[in-house]
Amino acid sequence: MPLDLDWVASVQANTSAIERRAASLGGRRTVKKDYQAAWLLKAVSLIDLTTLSGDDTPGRVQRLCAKARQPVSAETLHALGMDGLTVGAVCVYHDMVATAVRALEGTEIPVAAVSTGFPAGLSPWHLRVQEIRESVAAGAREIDIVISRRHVLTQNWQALYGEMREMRDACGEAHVKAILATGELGTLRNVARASLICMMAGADFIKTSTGKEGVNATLPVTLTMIRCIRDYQERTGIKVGYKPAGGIAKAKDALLYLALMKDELGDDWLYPDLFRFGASSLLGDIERQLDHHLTGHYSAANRHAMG
Ligand SMILES: O=C[C@H](O)COP(=O)(O)O
Repeated sequence: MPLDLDWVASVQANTSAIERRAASLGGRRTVKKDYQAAWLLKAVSLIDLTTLSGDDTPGRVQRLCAKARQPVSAETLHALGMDGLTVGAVCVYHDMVATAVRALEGTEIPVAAVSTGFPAGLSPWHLRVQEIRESVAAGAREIDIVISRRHVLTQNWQALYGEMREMRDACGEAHVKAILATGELGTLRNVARASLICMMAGADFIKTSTGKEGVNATLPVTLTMIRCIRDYQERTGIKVGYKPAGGIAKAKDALLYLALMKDELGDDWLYPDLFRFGASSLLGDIERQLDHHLTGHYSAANRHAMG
């Protein structure tokens, strides 16, 4: 849709109310026993299994893709009465896209590429756009772009909208997730306004963080962003997805996020087309909890290597 600056100007975020509500969530009762196992399996299906390290190698990415194909052992799945579970996507740097695409051949698991000069997004503009095109050409079906934080910090909404539109166009058929890097945006109101502008410019998902900021996904930021998604749907009829990313490493955190999505946005946001976890180590903790559910014992974390 066109940039609606009146709507942007009217956006508010009541920080103390949001923080109060977020603080009340941690103490909530959570699902137990078989219900918990079922929710954890759902969480697995929503993970963008991620490796974004300077020392990534084709071997690590291939191992990660093997994990993506079979995220939970066949024995565990069988014992829980399930089969055929995969993660939502594999998320890598551009240079690893071709390796990941090859390693996932024969599956429906998409490869997501962090393009546009991730994580700072400060490389020359034409190179950022070109990187998107090259990632798509290499087989990425999802592109995680980073916005220019300076456009938010200087309130240059037209520039933010313009860059998001151009990146959206460069993605073609690929889905685009807009990473806001919320830990660098200063205020929750800025988070809300950046969320809205990215949605107006065609983002399929809004995503909190690169995982490289000092503060990554948090509950106050999540409440702010998913309420923007709700407002956007109410005003336009368009459902935009949400991806919290960075620092989500524990099964209990995943359950909290899922409960929040269900409460605030409803069941549609519990499927991979509208919700993902960006996480490099969450899967290992979920496996340990599932093992515990079945055997009463926790396995060592090193039995659940990711890549
Ligand atoms: O988008 C994904 C994040 O980079 C993953 O962050 P994490 O390593 O803290 O799970």
